[in-house]
Amino acid sequence: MMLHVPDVLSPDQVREMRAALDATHWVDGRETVGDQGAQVKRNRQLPESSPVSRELGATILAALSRHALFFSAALPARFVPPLFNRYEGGEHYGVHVDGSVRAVPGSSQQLRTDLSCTLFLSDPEDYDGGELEVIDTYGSHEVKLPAGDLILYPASSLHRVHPVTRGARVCSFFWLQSMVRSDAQRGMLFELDQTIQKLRARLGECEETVALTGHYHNLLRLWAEV
Ligand SMILES: O=C(O)CCC(=O)C(=O)O
Ligand SMILES: [Fe+2]
Repeated sequence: MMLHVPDVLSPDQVREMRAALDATHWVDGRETVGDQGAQVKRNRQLPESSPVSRELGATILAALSRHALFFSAALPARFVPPLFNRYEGGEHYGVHVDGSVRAVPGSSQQLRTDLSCTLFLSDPEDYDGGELEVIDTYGSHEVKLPAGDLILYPASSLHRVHPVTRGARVCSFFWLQSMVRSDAQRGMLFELDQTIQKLRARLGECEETVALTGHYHNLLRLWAEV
């Protein structure tokens, strides 16, 4: 499932992040990727250990922990700390697949990458190109969102970032392990949860919404790994 998650960051938060990011030191993005990715990757990133990266990453994870739509869709168990990338002057990232297991820096932990996230920190008017193209069984989807919005997509998909031919595309990107490993099961839980919320808004809490909420939690209990 691919999902557009709006308003993860406020315009003020985006402005503050951009000021910090535009003033800091960037490195070649090939430093943080395996052999397959390195062959097709042309961009810049903040070093994983950079204090700016850690501080802004923590702000992003705090914002996501309060975002009900994101929680409902991702059912996150653990995150890789957010990273930051920048593409300009024709930079791009060719078709690749993200690694399935990633170390969590500064710990002995590893996590399974179930979902990938890109959080846009540049507005679409500020650059040309730079679409994130995600290729799945239904074809390919090109994504370019307002600053502050996030796209959630299965980490198993092939994807690429088109060349940026004007301006700069600045984003945060990261991976998470979900409590529910299967994309199909997670997608069904998301639809059920969203439908229960619509019913509750229309009817108020009633016997049926309570019964369906119980059904949702019993499925989550069956499928969640915590
Ligand atoms: O910048 C993006 O939207 C995605 C970046 C990406 O695919 C990666 O770094 O693996
Ligand atoms: Fe990727």
